[in-house]
Amino acid sequence: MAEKLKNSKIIFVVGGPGSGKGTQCDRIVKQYGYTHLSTGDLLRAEVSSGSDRGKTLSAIMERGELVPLDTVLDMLRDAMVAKAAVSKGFLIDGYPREVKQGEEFEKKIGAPSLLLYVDAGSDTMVKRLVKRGETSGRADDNEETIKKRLETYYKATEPVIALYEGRGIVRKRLLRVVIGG
Ligand SMILES: Nc1nc2c(ncn2[C@@H]2O[C@H](COP(=O)(O)OP(=O)(O)OP(=O)(O)O)[C@@H](O)[C@H]2O)c(=O)[nH]1
Ligand SMILES: O=c1ccn([C@@H]2O[C@H](COP(=O)(O)OP(=O)(O)O)[C@@H](O)[C@H]2O)c(=O)[nH]1
Ligand SMILES: [Mg+2]
Repeated sequence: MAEKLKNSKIIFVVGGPGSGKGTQCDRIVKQYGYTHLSTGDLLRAEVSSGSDRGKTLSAIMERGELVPLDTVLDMLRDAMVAKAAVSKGFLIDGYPREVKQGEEFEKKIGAPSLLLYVDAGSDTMVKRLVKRGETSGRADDNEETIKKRLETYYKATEPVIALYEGRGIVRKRLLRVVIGG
């Protein structure tokens, strides 16, 4: 199955909760026409389907923890295969969340050519998410879960950036255009 993805260009987009990953991806899609896949959105679609698997996922997400990496990898691979024939490249938003996830992805799918690091301070991220929570309807946009998501990010996800920095493929996307807290 991953055969179809052999020649795909892959860009990982990593950053804390509310750092602006989705916003930056939308801009890149407009400019370069890449295929945007948000792992958080894929998981939320499974939750909305009302499946048993979705129920288990939603409990983990509401605690701000990470779901089992195989679950995300399977969903991501299916979504990528479905677009492989028409895609100019994949922007994978919110992935990998932990070093092991990146390693598994590379074994099963392929290596990224770039990791886009979207950076924002924790106070800014919290403020944005609390504000977004007024209208997003996301069960995890509340202060308690936001705190846990930040903890998970600093503990599990930040080491991912160091790993790919060692390979020289990290680019930092500064928030130049939409300015402010
Ligand atoms: N002021 C300001 N707000 C921004 C910027 N980028 C994103 N936001 C806002 O911050 C909030 C979070 O942005 P998203 O793009 O959803 O962030 P994300 O990293 O995808 O967040 P998660 O889905 O929680 O991972 C949204 O309400 C955006 O409108 C920015 O550069 N400046
Ligand atoms: O590879 C992934 C991607 C997402 N999540 C879960 O999905 C939630 C929402 O992810 P998203 O990227 O939408 O938002 P963020 O946590 O970056 O604010 C996270 O808190 C995790 O519980 C996960 O476990 N593994
Ligand atoms: Mg997002």
